[in-house]
Amino acid sequence: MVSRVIPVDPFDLVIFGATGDLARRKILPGLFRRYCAGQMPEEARIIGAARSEMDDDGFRDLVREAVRKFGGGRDCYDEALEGFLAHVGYEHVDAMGEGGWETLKARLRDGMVRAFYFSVAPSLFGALAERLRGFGLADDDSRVVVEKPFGKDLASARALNSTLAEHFDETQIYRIDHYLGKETVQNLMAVRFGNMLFEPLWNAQFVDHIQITVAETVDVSGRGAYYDTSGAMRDMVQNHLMQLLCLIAMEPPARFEPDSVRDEKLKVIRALDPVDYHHIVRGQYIADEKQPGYRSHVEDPRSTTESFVAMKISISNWRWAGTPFYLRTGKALKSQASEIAVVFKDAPHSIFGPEAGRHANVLVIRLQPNEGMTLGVTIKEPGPGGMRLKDVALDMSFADALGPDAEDIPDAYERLIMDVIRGNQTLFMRGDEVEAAWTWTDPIIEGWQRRGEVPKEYDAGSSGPDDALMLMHRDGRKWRDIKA
Ligand SMILES: NC(=O)C1=CN([C@@H]2O[C@H](COP(=O)(O)OP(=O)(O)OC[C@H]3O[C@@H](n4cnc5c(N)ncnc54)[C@H](OP(=O)(O)O)[C@@H]3O)[C@@H](O)[C@H]2O)C=CC1
Ligand SMILES: O=C1O[C@H](COP(=O)(O)O)[C@@H](O)[C@H](O)[C@H]1O
Repeated sequence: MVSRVIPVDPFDLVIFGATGDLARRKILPGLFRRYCAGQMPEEARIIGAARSEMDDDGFRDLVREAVRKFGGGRDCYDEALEGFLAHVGYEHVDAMGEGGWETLKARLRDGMVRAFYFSVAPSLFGALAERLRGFGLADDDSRVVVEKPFGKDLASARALNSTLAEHFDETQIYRIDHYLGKETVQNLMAVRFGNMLFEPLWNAQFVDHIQITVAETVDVSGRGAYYDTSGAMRDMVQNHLMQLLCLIAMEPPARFEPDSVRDEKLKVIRALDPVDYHHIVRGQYIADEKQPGYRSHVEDPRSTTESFVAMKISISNWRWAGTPFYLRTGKALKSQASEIAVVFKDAPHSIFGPEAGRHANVLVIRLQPNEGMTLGVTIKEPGPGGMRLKDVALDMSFADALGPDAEDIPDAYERLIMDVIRGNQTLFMRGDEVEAAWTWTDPIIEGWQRRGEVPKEYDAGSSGPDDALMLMHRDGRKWRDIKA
């Protein structure tokens, strides 16, 4: 098999917050896997930075442990780990102080791609940007990678954008939404724009409605302090679900290039209608016999933060006017399922008569788990009993269809970090996109606060509040089942 790994240029990557949870669980093991895949050049260097005092060897111990715990545990790991660690160093730096910056600068080399990953609390992003410029670590070619959440509303996102813009050009800023780095999410674009089959039908004339589901079994334990200030709307809808919606709804970009793609996504967000509050269901999980409820995972025993949202959305443009999009996401649900279902309209007339039955075609793109696609097709029920119709599935699992090609696919973080080094912003959010998403989200959250809305209860381990079922039921439609 021809290697699909495209080597990147030599780089210095500084990870601020390198001792934290995200760095240990995702960033460092991800970089190690890229090393194993042969994508990391010999001259590449990764420099961890945080306030904790430790030397290079101390940090290498931390990285070793993180990779062993979160790296996937394949055979190559132990052999390659020491080789990888030779690329790794550490500098003790305080984002808010003056110490450590000159020594960190002295480690950086000329003639390399220079990238700075802000894997710290968002309150430190501005201070980091300022010091990177002030101490002369960053130049006009350097890149900064900014983690989510990007603001908590429009005002804070604008403030953050303008702080970053004081020090960096938009072409240097990489705002992470890790959903865009997922292979199956990129596949949405391949399916839509790589096939003649779907695009002519991809509009309100032929599509009855679209369902976007990101259901999680995990609850918020261990993350309650953060989550309770956020809720499902800010944590998932404003970013990940919005990005999925954009990729499904956007016009074909002229090219698979950063601004072509991001311009089209922005147009979708700007065409979203304000959401009628009757078209949104907020939920919060309560204890069942196996799991505690939301309020025992957060500090506030009377918290009204939502751990579930379902909503009906309309897009006011030529392509989608009249076709609703139903979105839902939640924690502590009965199963993990991220998928997009495009439900086509019924054929306009049945030549077989009413007794034959009718079935709408449904295209389901499964993002995780069991990544793949299913197309529901209508055929004749077998046997001599006349012309009765039956719905069957053309089912494809990407793993089966791609065989060995599906192995070693980089995870979202691996892919996105390598894109930063390559200088490719296609899968990163632009500042105006993020602000447009908040412009649409803010009135929804403000409405909940103004009305003092209390979320509907749902049992942990269920498929969400009953009102979410009603949201579709009253339109004569039905959510697809989240399989247990
Ligand atoms: N964890 C996750 O799964 C996800 C996290 N994120 C985002 O990633 C970012 C990091 O999250 P996470 O890793 O969970 O956070 P943690 O609290 O686990 O880690 C924070 C890191 O920042 C460092 N730090 C804190 N203060 C300073 C400072 N003044 N100067 C330099 N370094 C500092 C800490 O090290 P020290 O105390 O030694 O300085 C530590 O390395 C956040 O923006 C979060 O929202 C986004 C998606 C998922
Ligand atoms: O950003 C976030 O994403 C995760 C879900 O990511 P996935 O890759 O596991 O689908 C979510 O659990 C978390 O609350 C949110 O902050």
